[in-house]
Amino acid sequence: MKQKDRELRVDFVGGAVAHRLRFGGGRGQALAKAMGLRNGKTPMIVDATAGLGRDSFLLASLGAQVTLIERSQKMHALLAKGMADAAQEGGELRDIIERMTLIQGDAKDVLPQLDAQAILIDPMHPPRKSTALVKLELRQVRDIVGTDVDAADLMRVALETARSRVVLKWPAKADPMIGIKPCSHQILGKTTRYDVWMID
Ligand SMILES: C[S@@+](CC[C@H](N)C(=O)[O-])C[C@H]1O[C@@H](n2cnc3c(N)ncnc32)[C@H](O)[C@@H]1O
Repeated sequence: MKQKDRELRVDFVGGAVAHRLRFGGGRGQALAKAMGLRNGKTPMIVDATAGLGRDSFLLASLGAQVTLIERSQKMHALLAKGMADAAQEGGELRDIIERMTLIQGDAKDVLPQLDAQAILIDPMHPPRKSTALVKLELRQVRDIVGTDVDAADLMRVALETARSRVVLKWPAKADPMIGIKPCSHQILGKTTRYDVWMID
């Protein structure tokens, strides 16, 4: 089968996600730090842009309770299936999935009904110039959901509703999001940056 014909699926059992679970950097990795996971501190997290659920799965594997919101029916269905398959495996995988609660809807409407401590936002970014470099999986997700043109509106709702922090996952070299106040601090990775707003 040609690589481009491979169907998009959510797989928490094999592949990259399982590898990261076994060999990932624990609470020292950038996402965990950005979300405020520290020794003795595990905030209730809402992942407002669930997508393939990878970030949520990682956070849940570190002990966090995560509520995932996904507005695309197709992505939501893929994610629900991936979560059910992983739960079937039992053991550690089921424990992780049990910490994840999946909701279908637009996070702009759902967030005000939740009592989120920490909110993660990872919108689809505008396409990069060299599209050949963009991973197949990312292109497949983009074919389903397009670009999240309302990301700034979602950020505004998140900043109004989070109790302790909002984290925006963004390409490392991208400009700050237009119309949003400056963040409190940033955590920089090679290709990804986490802009963190602390709520006081
Ligand atoms: C870049 S992907 C997120 C990837 C995810 N962080 C992961 O680890 O797999 C963005 C996803 O957020 C969803 N999304 C964007 N805006 C949303 C909103 N306002 N409410 C709910 N889902 C949203 C899109 O449909 C898409 O599936």
